[in-house]
Amino acid sequence: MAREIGDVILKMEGISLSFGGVKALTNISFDVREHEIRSIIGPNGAGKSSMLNVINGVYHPQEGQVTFRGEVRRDMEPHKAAKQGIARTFQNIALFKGMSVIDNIMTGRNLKMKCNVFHHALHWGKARAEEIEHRKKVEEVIDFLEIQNIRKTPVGRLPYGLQKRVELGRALAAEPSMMLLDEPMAGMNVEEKQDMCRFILDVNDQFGTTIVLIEHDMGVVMDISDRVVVLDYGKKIGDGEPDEVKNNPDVIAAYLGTSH
Ligand SMILES: Nc1ncnc2c1ncn2[C@@H]1O[C@H](COP(=O)(O)OP(=O)(O)OP(=O)(O)O)[C@@H](O)[C@H]1O
Repeated sequence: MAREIGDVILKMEGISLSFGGVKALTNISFDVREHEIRSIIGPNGAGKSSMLNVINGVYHPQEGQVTFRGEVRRDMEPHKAAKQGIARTFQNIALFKGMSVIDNIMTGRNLKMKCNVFHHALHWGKARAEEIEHRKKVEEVIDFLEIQNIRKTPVGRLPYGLQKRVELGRALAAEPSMMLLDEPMAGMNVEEKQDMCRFILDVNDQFGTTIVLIEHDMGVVMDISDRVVVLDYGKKIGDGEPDEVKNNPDVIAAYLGTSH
């Protein structure tokens, strides 16, 4: 399928966020188009994770406006963002370590489950049909991520790279229209990084999922992103296509002397 970048679906305007005296974000504006891979980069403490947390309603900025699919979002909370089709992975893996891969990925279906325990008691057939449908979707995700051989393994026993892949699976199970990925390749070796890159590109290409990505590995970012926004000390210092950003003197200066 030829992936076609669509209209702007997420607009961040004049976002400022402080924690007491610490200004995490200062007057930041950027947008995200449907189906694109949009990366947020910047040195440590630049405000990248804070920005993802504003997008999915974990943090509420003191100033600025967030518009998603044409609607200004007020009082956003993470569960509301999830209901609107925004899924998220975390910098530190947030999985149930004692649970199997398949059960962890199943938790990604929670929002889609209509039948609760009372439904189960009263409408056994309906609940059963729903369960089968959820299981089917989870199996599709497992096939897609090529993790059939570890489906029953407790997540805590898996190597780090695979745990990250399972976390991506849990986000995918929610069938999101937008995924926020916080350093999905951190701590991975070269081969694991290549795999993760391929999966991100495939998700984007095959499901049309819009991806907002935080990543420290410059090579990866420049390779897979359609557009990149650069933060430094909570301020935006660059925004554009990879080539444009790479040649931006402010970006070069911010990265000189840093390891990423
Ligand atoms: N919950 C919080 N309470 C207080 N300060 C915070 C909080 N979250 C972030 N900050 C501060 O906001 C600034 C930006 O942090 P943030 O984690 O967003 O940066 P980052 O670019 O994601 O960094 P890294 O690359 O190290 O993950 C930092 O100075 C950080 O200490």
